Amino acid sequence: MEQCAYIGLGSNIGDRELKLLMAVAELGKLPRTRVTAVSPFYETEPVGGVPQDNFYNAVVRLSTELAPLELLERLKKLETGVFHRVPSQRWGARSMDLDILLYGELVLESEQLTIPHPRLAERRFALQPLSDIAPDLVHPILGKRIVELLTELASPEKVVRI
Ligand SMILES: Nc1nc2c(c(=O)[nH]1)N=C(CO)CN2
Repeated sequence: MEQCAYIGLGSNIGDRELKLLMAVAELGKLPRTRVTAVSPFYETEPVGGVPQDNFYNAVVRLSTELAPLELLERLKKLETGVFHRVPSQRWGARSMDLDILLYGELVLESEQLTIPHPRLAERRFALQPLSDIAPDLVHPILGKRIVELLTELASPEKVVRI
């Protein structure tokens, strides 16, 4: 069955805009998967306390028949195979980060994967692009719309649409 999944994209190494564009193209090549929406791109201040360059962030909506763990494996393969991501510090710089933010209404907590993404509601760099393409989507645990979560967000981190 086709499910609607939202993927968070982030890069702060190299040509960040080109990398986001490439990531959208690669997501569109995944088997049994279509890209059905792409958010605007944002330049965002790094979150997490590690001094590093600003990120570019975006969110892509997929319609996919891949199961959550299959999708996760595919995203990891893209991170390492296409974007040469290397293991790095937690919160540190990365060539490309591809995170499953939401997968239908699914709530999942396993060793490999937690859905919804556990820090989604705290991250302006994810909520802002998500609310551009899915403002009325309801967070399956918090029971609030994405646009409400964004409005309630206290963190001052700067995100600038490019
Ligand atoms: N603005 C921003 N900050 C981050 C990001 C990111 O994608 N955007 N990703 C991180 C590693 O998960 C750590 N900090």
